Amino acid sequence: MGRVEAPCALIVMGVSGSGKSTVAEALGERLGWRFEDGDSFHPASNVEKMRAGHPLTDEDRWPWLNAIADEIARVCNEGGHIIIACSALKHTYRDVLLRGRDDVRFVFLKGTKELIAERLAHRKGHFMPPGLLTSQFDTLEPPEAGEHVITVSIDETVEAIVDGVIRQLKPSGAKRRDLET
Ligand SMILES: Nc1ncnc2c1ncn2[C@@H]1O[C@H](COP(=O)(O)OP(=O)(O)OP(=O)(O)O)[C@@H](O)[C@H]1O
Ligand SMILES: O=C(O)[C@H](O)[C@@H](O)[C@H](O)[C@H](O)CO
Repeated sequence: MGRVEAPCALIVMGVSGSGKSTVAEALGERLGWRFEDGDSFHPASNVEKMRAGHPLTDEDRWPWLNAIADEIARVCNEGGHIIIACSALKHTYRDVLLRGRDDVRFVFLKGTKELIAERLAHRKGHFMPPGLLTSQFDTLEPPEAGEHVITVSIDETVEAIVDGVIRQLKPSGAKRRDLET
């Protein structure tokens, strides 16, 4: 495969409950990159809709995805780094997030519905109802290799997942600016 720019932004993606916020925060600490939760870019109406148990539509998601893309572009254009948790469920959503950049990479948290449902059943104090998990899986279009994605299984400890991402981000011994994909 070709080479791409070393990333200035990582988007940790996957369905609700796959561990995006948890893994992205831990990855941010390890890399020394600022972490942002994509949920904080939702308009209040989107959060209320999800809280009420209704899945978002494409129309609900475009402004949210564009707000996240604005933030990524701002940080990267200033020479900074950011790691952001965002479900990014469809190919078209990922296109909106990327805006054609080759210095942004996705990290896909892959797991079964059973494992994620189990984790959501124990999660406290979050607006997203576990009942929306089926619609999240129905909407998910898993990323393909050509999308410059690092895929990791969530059936591991957070530390092991972070180790796996870092290994794939920086092939051993690589000190160059460009990274193989
Ligand atoms: N690797 C892991 N092992 C065990 N538990 C985990 C792991 N990753 C996340 N969890 C737990 O699973 C639950 C879901 O994780 P988290 O809230 O980070 O998911 P999320 O993808 O950000 O969800 P949402 O999109 O709904 O905000 C949390 O209770 C978290 O502590
Ligand atoms: O695309 C979506 O359906 C939503 O954005 C959700 O994924 C939430 O943001 C998040 O997962 C809940 O915390």
